[in-house]
Amino acid sequence: MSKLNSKYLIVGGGIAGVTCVETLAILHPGATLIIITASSLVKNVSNITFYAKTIVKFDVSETEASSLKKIHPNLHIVYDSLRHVDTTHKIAYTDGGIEITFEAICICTGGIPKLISDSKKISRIIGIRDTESVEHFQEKLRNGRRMVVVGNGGIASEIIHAIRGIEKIWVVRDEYISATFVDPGAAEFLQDSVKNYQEKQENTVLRRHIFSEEDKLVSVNKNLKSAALGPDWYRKLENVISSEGKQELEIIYKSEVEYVIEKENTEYPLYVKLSNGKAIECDFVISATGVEPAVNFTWDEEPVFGKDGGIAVNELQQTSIPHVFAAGDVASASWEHSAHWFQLRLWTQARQMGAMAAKAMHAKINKEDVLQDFCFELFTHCTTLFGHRVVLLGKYNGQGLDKKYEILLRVTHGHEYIKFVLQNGKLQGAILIGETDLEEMCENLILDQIDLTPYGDDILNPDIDIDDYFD
Ligand SMILES: Cc1cc2nc3c(=O)[nH]c(=O)nc-3n(C[C@H](O)[C@H](O)[C@H](O)COP(=O)(O)OP(=O)(O)OC[C@H]3O[C@@H](n4cnc5c(N)ncnc54)[C@H](O)[C@@H]3O)c2cc1C
Ligand SMILES: NC(=O)C1=CN([C@@H]2O[C@H](COP(=O)(O)OP(=O)(O)OC[C@H]3O[C@@H](n4cnc5c(N)ncnc54)[C@H](OP(=O)(O)O)[C@@H]3O)[C@@H](O)[C@H]2O)C=CC1
Repeated sequence: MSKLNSKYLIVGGGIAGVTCVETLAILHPGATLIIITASSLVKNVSNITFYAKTIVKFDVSETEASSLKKIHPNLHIVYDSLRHVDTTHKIAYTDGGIEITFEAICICTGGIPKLISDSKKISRIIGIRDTESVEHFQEKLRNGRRMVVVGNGGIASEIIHAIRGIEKIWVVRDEYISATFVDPGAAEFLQDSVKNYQEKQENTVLRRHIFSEEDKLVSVNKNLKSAALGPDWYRKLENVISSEGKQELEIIYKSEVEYVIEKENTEYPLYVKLSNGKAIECDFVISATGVEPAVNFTWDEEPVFGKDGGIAVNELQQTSIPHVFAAGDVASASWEHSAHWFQLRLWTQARQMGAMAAKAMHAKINKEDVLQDFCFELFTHCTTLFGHRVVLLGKYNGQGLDKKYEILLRVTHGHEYIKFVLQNGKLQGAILIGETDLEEMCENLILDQIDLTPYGDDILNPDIDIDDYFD
């Protein structure tokens, strides 16, 4: 068994782990730092654009783990998987038989798809997380004629938007689409784009090749997967879809999958029974039903876990064991959140948590004080849904406001959808779809809790330059 010593040990090469390494490289360049990564490729953030102080957009790509050495000469990369953590003696053990001592450890092992119940016995029920799972999806798409997509969040929305040439039946338990991110009004706005997009794209064949992982060594340990996919992951699927297939999309609202069974000697191999009594036959099912934290190793002493199964962390990303930290999808944000922040398992938050963990680990080892980063004051998410830029701020769907709020809307069909969520005349959240240019103003209005009552509906009057009010 080989032995290594480190001051800081990071586990996982996703955005959280890599950001933690990068931040420690700046804070403590002389310290010995080890990253355990199950994949030879790690995630990398680039082209960071600030729409406002806390509203950040960036690209996510993959890079060789060895390139991290450029930023941290004392970084040692262990291509292996964490098997066991002895928190008492501060030793981590890997599957490959390496023993690593540490002074502080940060667990960044990400998440795994949380699939509908029959997935364990039916291989035609697929979850999407990494390159391997997309390849599985690709293979099913090649010969598939009809697929059922279950779930109403990010992945389902992206698949419905991007995939053509196959019959799509989208089963959602809400009354409207993309409910994780938007409200019924915005869903209607986006749904118009689904129709327009399908019409526009009918004969388009896209040939962009985004991924490089398939060409290279991916998982060092074949039982482990690589990090969660990057943006535009679905474009990889476009190469395999015939443009001659059927284009139909049927959305079944307020329904869930009751069970799925495999059938022989029938036109379609799967029979899907829904809670509304309806049954669908199809070739395969995509279960885009969320993620669960990946705690795939053992401990001598378990830390406290959050309700969602993640490792509970305080505002410094510290677990209930003081020298053990956690960040990204594996962590459960268990501190008292500020009024306009909540946890959603997203890149932005993986990055923010990874950086926060690094600062707190460094402060702990150097016996310094550290405060939580300002970014946890406001929930922000920039993404693209059905071809539109979407910016979500604060309590954008009135989350936790107990239905005691007002909504102010400005909609220009096909162009922009702006929703303000106001409570006692103050802005609590916003959905900005399209090129609205309102990000910075909304950020300020939410953070400063300015009373907007005197401005009435003018706050969203397109003929008035609202910024003038606040100069
Ligand atoms: C298809 C898809 C599309 C997405 N699109 C978006 C989007 O548009 N915008 C957005 O904000 N978010 C998106 N997300 C969510 C985002 O990808 C995740 O929130 C984020 O990547 C989490 O980062 P992470 O570092 O915590 O975990 P991961 O990226 O999952 O990385 C975890 C790493 O830990 C490694 N690991 C696991 N166990 C071990 C072990 N025992 N030992 C060693 N290494 C281990 C894994 O191999 C992996 O490399 C998407 C997710 C998916 C699946
Ligand atoms: N553009 C973006 O920002 C994207 C972000 N992502 C992120 O990647 C991760 C994985 O994405 P995804 O899988 O779409 O997860 P999400 O958490 O975004 O969405 C999961 C959806 O599945 C629903 N659901 C959960 N269980 C069931 C069930 N048994 N039957 C029917 N519906 C169910 C949820 O409903 P309910 O809410 O009612 O529980 C929710 O609508 C998430 O963290 C997501 O935020 C992924 C793709 C794109």
